[in-house]
Amino acid sequence: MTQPTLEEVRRAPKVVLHDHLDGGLRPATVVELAREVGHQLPVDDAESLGRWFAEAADSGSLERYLETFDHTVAVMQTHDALVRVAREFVEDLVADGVVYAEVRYAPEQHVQGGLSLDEVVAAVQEGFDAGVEAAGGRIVVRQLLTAMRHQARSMEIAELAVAWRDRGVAGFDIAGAEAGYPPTRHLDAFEYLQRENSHFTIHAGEAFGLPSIWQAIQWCGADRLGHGVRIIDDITVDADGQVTLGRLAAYVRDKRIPLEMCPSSNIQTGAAESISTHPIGLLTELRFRVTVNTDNRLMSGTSMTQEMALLVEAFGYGWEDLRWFTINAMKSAFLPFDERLAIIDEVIKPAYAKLIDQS
Ligand SMILES: O=c1[nH]cnc2c1ncn2[C@H]1C[C@H](O)[C@@H](CO)O1
Ligand SMILES: [Zn+2]
Repeated sequence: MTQPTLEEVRRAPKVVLHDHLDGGLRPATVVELAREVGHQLPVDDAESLGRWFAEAADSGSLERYLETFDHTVAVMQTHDALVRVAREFVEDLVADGVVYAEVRYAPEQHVQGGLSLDEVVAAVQEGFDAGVEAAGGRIVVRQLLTAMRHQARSMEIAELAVAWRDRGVAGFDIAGAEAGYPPTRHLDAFEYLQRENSHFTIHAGEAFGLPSIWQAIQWCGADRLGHGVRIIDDITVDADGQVTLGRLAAYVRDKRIPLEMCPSSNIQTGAAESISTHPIGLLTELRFRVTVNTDNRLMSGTSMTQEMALLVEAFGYGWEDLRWFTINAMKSAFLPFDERLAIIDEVIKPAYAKLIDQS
């Protein structure tokens, strides 16, 4: 049984549930758009800018990591810029072999040029539709609308997500600095979404630990956890390898609560030390509902192919493992059950069966 190579992983169907629109622009596009609107970038050519993002984001702190988004958000303030960024985003996902994607961003951060929240969502949808059409249906893409946890617009954004639920928006999220901004600050928005039978995920357990995860699940009712990596703090492994789950970790595993894990991003923000020591290894062994994601392809200089390949290298994963991550993700998508099943049965399983057969 040979290990999957980078090129083989690129061709395999992949699913991404946690990928930020404003964290996945092409460096060349940032340079062009910045020139158009007169935004000053730290460096002017695309290649150096790509390196600048990766280096600046590699700060060991979520707060400093987030500062790099000033330069992407600044160039995403007009209808045309949002359409372009959204279309290119889909093109890049298709080239990466992604067959289903949930792409998130915070509409409230894109109104500085005078667009309304509704116009922001419409522009992003226009770009996604163009990208999907150009790909000839090789990918399905949905929006997740994020509210910034340090701001106070979550109810408005939750209402926006419900208003757009049948036009390309599959759910809601909160993001931004975690420490000091617990999910319960936005409880009214989460309770509203539950009453509306809507779906949401919460960034939790990344820069802050178990209390954040506990609140996200037990107070707010999150369907999934963005990162959730600190759930490892509720798991003990003793000297003879005996594993004990605390009550919260057991609950997360028993209820099959999906973990949107983003290995490279976690290393940059200091949530994990290295790929080979990343909790994803143990959580996978323990059969938590683990999914693999990119978080921010620009800031981490990564792709779904690369995240998978890094895990193959660090943990010796084979096709069965990559198929498991991919089916886990598809099962956890905020898409109707029949549509999830169709992608699993008609796209993912046949492709991995072939790959497993050939290896
Ligand atoms: O990993 C993250 N944790 C918390 N917030 C994040 C992360 N990645 C991106 N963000 C923020 C910065 C973006 O401007 C915002 C919306 O996509 O979400
Ligand atoms: Zn994120």
